[in-house]
Amino acid sequence: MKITVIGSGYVGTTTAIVLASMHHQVISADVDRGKVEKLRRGVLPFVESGLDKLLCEMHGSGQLEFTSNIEAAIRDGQVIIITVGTPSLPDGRADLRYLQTVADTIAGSINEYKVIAVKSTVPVGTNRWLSEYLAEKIGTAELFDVVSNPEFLREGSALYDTLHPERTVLGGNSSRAMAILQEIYKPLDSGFILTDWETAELIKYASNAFLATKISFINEVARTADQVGADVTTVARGMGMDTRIGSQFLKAGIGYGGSCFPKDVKALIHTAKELGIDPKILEAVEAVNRTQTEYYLNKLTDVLLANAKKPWTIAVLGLTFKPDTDDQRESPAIRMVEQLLEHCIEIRILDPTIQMPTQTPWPDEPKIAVCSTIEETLSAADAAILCTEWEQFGKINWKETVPIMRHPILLDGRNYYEPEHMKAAGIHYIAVGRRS
Ligand SMILES: NC(=O)C1=CN([C@@H]2O[C@H](COP(=O)(O)OP(=O)(O)OC[C@H]3O[C@@H](n4cnc5c(N)ncnc54)[C@H](O)[C@@H]3O)[C@@H](O)[C@H]2O)C=CC1
Ligand SMILES: O=C(O)[C@H]1O[C@H](OP(=O)(O)OP(=O)(O)OC[C@H]2O[C@@H](n3ccc(=O)[nH]c3=O)[C@H](O)[C@@H]2O)[C@H](O)[C@@H](O)[C@@H]1O
Repeated sequence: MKITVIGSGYVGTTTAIVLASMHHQVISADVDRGKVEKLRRGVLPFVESGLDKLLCEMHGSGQLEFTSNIEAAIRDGQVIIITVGTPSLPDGRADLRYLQTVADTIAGSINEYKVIAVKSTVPVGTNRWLSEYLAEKIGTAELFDVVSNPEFLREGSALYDTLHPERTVLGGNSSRAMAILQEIYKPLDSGFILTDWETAELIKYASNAFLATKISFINEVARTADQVGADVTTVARGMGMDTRIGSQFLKAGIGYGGSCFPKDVKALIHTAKELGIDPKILEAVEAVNRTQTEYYLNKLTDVLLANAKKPWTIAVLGLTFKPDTDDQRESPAIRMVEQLLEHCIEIRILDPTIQMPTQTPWPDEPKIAVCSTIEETLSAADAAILCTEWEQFGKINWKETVPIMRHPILLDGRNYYEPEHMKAAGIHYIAVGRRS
């Protein structure tokens, strides 16, 4: 099958590489020429373990092509998979401008029947709109079928998730198009949910919103645990052993980030409100997440005010929104740094994906320093904050850091360490919902 994937970001590149490895003829098309050039050289434009190796294997196989000629790519593909971004607008709505551009390009280039699969996360009603819009612009609905095909991969395990999906959702009104997509995805051996556009779109938003709800729920429990001296990690374990609850997404911390949970919760709130529904739960999920960073930062500043003279030097361990990715979008670590800047003389950042200030949101901020070793980062620091649980931070010998730091204070924003080990190491340890 000849497949064109529009958008070579996290989702598009992963999809294109995996489909090529399944012996399809794949064109990955993106307007960003820099990205296309990198991919042509066999270099991933982002960090994603395992995918880089598969890209190299596919490179030169003749199965996978990268281009910035979107029109030609559309004409060549029998199946067009759209994976362009759908970021938040200031009012929380999903910004559909990239999808609109792709729709116009398809309308201007279509030459024969195509299945158009929308993998981008789009609000309820968008696939129906796309189908009607294309029919009007092209002058016929015979040349295409639109299928909602939401994506559920996680960054950091994108390849594994794509090869082992827990479900494949296809929503639409054409059994012909759905059958073509089912045939393509059949080797992945997941259960299929075949449904209409609106249900497929809502499955995606409801899934992300539910996972975000679990996180905000446990984060609110963590605040209670703090007050009563309970241990939220044991509470989560005790809850998670009940299979009706499940143990995943119950890790308390400084809040969820990333390019999806924050924007998708906001977009679903917006959709509900437009429909006259009061999205009480979703608004609470957002509010807990918004205040979680500040809540634990306040705990740290209370300890700092009692122990260290301002302005402080703070070490920030991890800037990405989670480990094993270089994605900083909506990272709670960034919110932490923004809130700390006015109180600090220096903020030192250590993250395995960052080598220079231009890779941070503060390329010209003299107070921001990018470090390359743990010693350099912690030297004479008034406190450290662990924002991202990168594996190498698990190997830090905290006992050895005590004489290096000006004040051996650590806010563990991911409950990555054991309180008793930290106490034994001589660290003033602040965790999320754990006695310390
Ligand atoms: N990142 C993730 O883990 C997941 C993302 N999603 C959803 O998938 C969509 C894409 O997300 P990402 O891959 O993270 O986005 P991204 O921002 O990494 O990539 C989007 C790509 O689309 C390209 N693009 C924009 N307009 C274009 C056009 N007219 N023609 C061709 N290319 C164009 C951009 O240059 C960019 O490279 C979003 O709707 C997101 O919510 C869904 C599941 C997982
Ligand atoms: O739509 C999307 O883009 C994707 O969003 C998430 O994937 P992702 O954002 O890559 O990462 P997650 O592993 O879900 O983590 C999101 C955030 O929640 C935080 N988190 C996660 C789990 C947890 O227990 N506690 C917690 O604070 C993480 O630190 C991170 O900041 C979903 O897990 C994917 O299924 C979905 O496809």
